[in-house]
Amino acid sequence: MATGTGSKKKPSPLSLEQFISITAPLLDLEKEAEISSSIATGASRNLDTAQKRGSTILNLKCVDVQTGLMGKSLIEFQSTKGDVLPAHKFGTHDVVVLKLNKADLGSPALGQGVVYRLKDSSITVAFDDIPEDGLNSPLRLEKVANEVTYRRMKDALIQLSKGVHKGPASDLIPVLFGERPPAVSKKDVSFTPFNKNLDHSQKEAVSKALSSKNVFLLHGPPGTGKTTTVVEIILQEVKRGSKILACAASNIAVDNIVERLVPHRVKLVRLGHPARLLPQVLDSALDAQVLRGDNSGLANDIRKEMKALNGKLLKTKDRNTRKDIQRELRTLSKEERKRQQLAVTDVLKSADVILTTLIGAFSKKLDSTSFDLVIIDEAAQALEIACWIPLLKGSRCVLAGDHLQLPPTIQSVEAEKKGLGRTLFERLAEVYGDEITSMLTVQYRMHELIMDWSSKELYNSKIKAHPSVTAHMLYDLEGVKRTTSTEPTLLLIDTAGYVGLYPC
Ligand SMILES: Nc1ncnc2c1ncn2[C@@H]1O[C@H](COP(=O)(O)OP(=O)(O)OP(=O)(O)O)[C@@H](O)[C@H]1O
Repeated sequence: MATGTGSKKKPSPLSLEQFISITAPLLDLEKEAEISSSIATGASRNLDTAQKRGSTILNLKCVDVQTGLMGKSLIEFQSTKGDVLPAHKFGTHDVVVLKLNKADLGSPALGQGVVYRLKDSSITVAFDDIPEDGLNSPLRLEKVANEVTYRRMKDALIQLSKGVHKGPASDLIPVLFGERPPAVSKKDVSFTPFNKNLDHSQKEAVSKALSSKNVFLLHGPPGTGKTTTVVEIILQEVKRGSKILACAASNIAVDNIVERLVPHRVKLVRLGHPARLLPQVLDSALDAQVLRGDNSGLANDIRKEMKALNGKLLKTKDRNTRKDIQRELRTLSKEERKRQQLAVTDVLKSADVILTTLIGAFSKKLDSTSFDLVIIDEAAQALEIACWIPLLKGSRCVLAGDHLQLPPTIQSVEAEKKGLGRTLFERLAEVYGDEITSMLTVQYRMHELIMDWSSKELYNSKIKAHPSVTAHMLYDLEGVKRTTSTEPTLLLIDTAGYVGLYPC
């Protein structure tokens, strides 16, 4: 077996119709599981129960309001008792609603935002606007089910089921559903690497990616430089003049690519809520670039003009003058919207690489943009239907991942059993194997002994440790002493018969 992907008997490919009919009900199951872990369910119709379940934090007070993250309002909350927050299941990037502490469960929210920062004793939420009232009263935050994600995946499924014969992905879809074989360029593709340190397997993978006409799988076992290789593929494609959509399931993986591209001065733009981006990539965010654009400056001037006119309107009693001002305000408001949209279009048009999460690729802002190449990192940890959101926008794709590591997390046990967690990467690796796949074979992270087990068990002993890590030890790190606990390379602890810390 060459790559851990190629030797099994090839299964018959899944058809588009089968994929749609299997996925639609499983997505519903997954959505139900997500909603039932949030507040609005029978099990937690009581606020104290909701707090115990971790989906609500009661008795909060607002302790700080700041403007940041390109105009968002960052509001910090602490417990009214001033101590650590109760145990909860809130995480950064979660969508939350703010309510008065005593308000009924179904009552309207004062505002909805995204968790920006979490500490033991405080939680900071980014709101689009400062909630108008209630900030001086005791408050609570509720975690809300992220239904948008499911709606977007469902919409992608609908898009896939109709009208796929015309869109940018019309030639890609038949290949990914086994109706047409994958094609590669007949000419050998040679390239001069931007990264002079690429090893032989990374170079081979880049070359194969550049030759692929519709799909390429970059199989990257742990620490073998999958993202390093993805970045090189992007740089080579930009050099060729391609417009690229680069995605991953998680924000952090997308930011990781942005960070590695920035030093190469690639024209790129990162789409996403500023509260979900790493501070070091904020400068590449769409909002930041829009603010710097000429059209945005014009829109700003128009807003100032509108403010002055609104002031005049308040003071004017004469009916005709009021009508004139209102007419002028309508015209200005239209112009302001147009300028804002143009500002966004300018940035997106001039970018060679647009980066966002899989779900973020659903953005209306990308509606009229198609891409020469869609690259998905961490593709073996993403639901197939989530991958289709960006894939529908391009004619070629590169999927990077490792289907031999953990699959995507599925909340619904039933949906998982019925195959929602089966990834596009795994499916294509089984159908096409080596024909479209390259495996990276040098790892840069682990001591050889740690690597050996997984290399033998999963990767047909193909992985080699780079000399820089083959024998590196914990105590080689600065400030780490050589002791009985830092000396062993690999320590196996038998936990059989133990529950928690104690024998059972
Ligand atoms: N050719 C190379 N020469 C030297 N170091 C490299 C090379 N390729 C990758 N590395 C280093 O190996 C580490 C892992 O690289 P990278 O993050 O690209 O791998 P990955 O496969 O995406 O990682 P993960 O296992 O987290 O998915 C990084 O520190 C990177 O700088």
